[in-house]
Amino acid sequence: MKSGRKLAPTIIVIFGGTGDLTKRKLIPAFYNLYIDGWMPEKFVIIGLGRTQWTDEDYKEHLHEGLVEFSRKGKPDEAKWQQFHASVSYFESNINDPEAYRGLADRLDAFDQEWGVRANRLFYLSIAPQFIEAATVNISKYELASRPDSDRIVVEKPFGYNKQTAVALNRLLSQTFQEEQIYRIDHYLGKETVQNILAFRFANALFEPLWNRNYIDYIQVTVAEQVGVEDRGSYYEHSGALRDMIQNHLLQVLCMIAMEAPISFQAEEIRNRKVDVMRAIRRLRPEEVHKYAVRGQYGPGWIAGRKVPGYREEPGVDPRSNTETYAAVQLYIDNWRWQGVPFYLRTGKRMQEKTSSITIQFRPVPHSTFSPTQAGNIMPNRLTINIQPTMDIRLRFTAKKQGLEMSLNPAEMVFDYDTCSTQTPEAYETLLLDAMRGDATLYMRSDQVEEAWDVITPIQEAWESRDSLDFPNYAAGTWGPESAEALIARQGHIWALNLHT
Ligand SMILES: NC(=O)C1=CN([C@@H]2O[C@H](COP(=O)(O)OP(=O)(O)OC[C@H]3O[C@@H](n4cnc5c(N)ncnc54)[C@H](OP(=O)(O)O)[C@@H]3O)[C@@H](O)[C@H]2O)C=CC1
Ligand SMILES: O=C1O[C@H](COP(=O)(O)O)[C@@H](O)[C@H](O)[C@H]1O
Repeated sequence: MKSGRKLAPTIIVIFGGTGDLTKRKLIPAFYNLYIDGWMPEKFVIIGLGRTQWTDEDYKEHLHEGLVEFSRKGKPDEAKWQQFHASVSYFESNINDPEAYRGLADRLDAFDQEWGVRANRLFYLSIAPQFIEAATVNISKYELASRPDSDRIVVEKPFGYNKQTAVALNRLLSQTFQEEQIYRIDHYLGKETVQNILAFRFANALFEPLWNRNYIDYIQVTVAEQVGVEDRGSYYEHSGALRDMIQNHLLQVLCMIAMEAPISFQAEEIRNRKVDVMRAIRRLRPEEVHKYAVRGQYGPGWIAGRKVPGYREEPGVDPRSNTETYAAVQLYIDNWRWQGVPFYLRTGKRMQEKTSSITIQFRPVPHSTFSPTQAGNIMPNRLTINIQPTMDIRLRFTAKKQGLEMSLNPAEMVFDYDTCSTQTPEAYETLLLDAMRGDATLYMRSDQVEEAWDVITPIQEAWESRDSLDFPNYAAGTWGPESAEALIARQGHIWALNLHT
């Protein structure tokens, strides 16, 4: 998040260079950074994989990805030619130590050609079981020996539970110093999520209200219309709680709930966020059923199209009990948030694709207006729409035009579309930050471990009960009825379901 374009020469090594993430997200992000002038003057991208490809095959594969997935669409041919001159393929097996010797030679050759020891960015776009081989060999061949300029980006899932996350942190720390480790959570790179910090800490207006005295409850919804797609075998070992709540939704919660940082330094921001994580009340096993609900989609209709249930998806056990929906009610035990419920929910195959934060303010303490005048007066509400709609809306009450005093809800809207050119993709922001050595939007080891700690009681309670009445919501709906009941107990409703 620092500004300034001059970046040191950089070598980017992508483990998993032939994989889906590289094609769908990483290369489009690097390419868009390149055409927008953000890449270092001297850079190379080396993709690693076992697939038997020449450089030309590899580039053709990446080009297909750009056409399909880049936010800017089909690349300009001349620009693509310039960009791909810096891209090469290195056929290798992660588990083969000899491959790292070859890689070391390649890296050294660039240093010699450029006359400078380039920064090195190792991107682990690989399944978790390969991380150990990659890091051990990076260490053995001293590929990342300069803590101030060599970095590693680690993709999700970061562990399977707290124990495995701790073990992974320990493994990484044997090769890298914490400042070199960039644990990615792509939600933190989203423009609208970053703007939570600007909105809260660059304006004096909301801060005095941002607490238990004025806020009734907070909701974070990440609803997807897509199902599990072709990731059934991954998702079967994950589920919505691990896949989304443990990382993206808890990170968003931290942005909303954190105290004001004294500076915009990475460590300061991360300290304030981890404070929130530590203050989240841990559920006792016997409370889990009261504060957390899960669901799994059955067949249904999305946008006029019939779609199968989760159990019919490829790679999924036909008797699977994996949750595709999770909703939790959390409390933050500190002065600011005591007693304010934070409702987090996420699901696949929901009625709409929408990620949104609702800050519901308390009603006025006394109604000055008669019931006839007040009409449908509603308490103030701030809605931060993350995607696909990107805006911030403040609902307030105004007088209806006319000769009588009669009230109506009104809205003030900040709409990104009216003031931005094209919004960068999360991966563009995050990759640029990693090249700059700015870890503000990446997760620190303690944050990840605390996040696992928050969900551990839920995980354990859910794993100990396997006879479920799944599927319990139809694709194309807002999830199981139990999620409505969860918050109805406090007299609340999910803001988006009724568009209230
Ligand atoms: N795809 C996505 O949208 C997202 C992915 N992620 C995470 O990113 C990581 C990668 O995911 P994704 O790209 O989808 O996975 P893919 O299965 O598409 O790709 C896996 C990559 O790993 C490589 N690989 C596997 N085994 C070896 C080996 N022994 N030696 C060398 N390379 C090997 C494959 O190369 P080859 O076959 O050529 O050997 C391939 O490039 C995962 O951790 C995933 O959870 C996170 C968020 C979203
Ligand atoms: O990390 C993940 O995120 C996606 C949703 O990301 P978005 O940017 O499209 O909101 C989710 O589909 C996937 O299951 C999960 O692994």
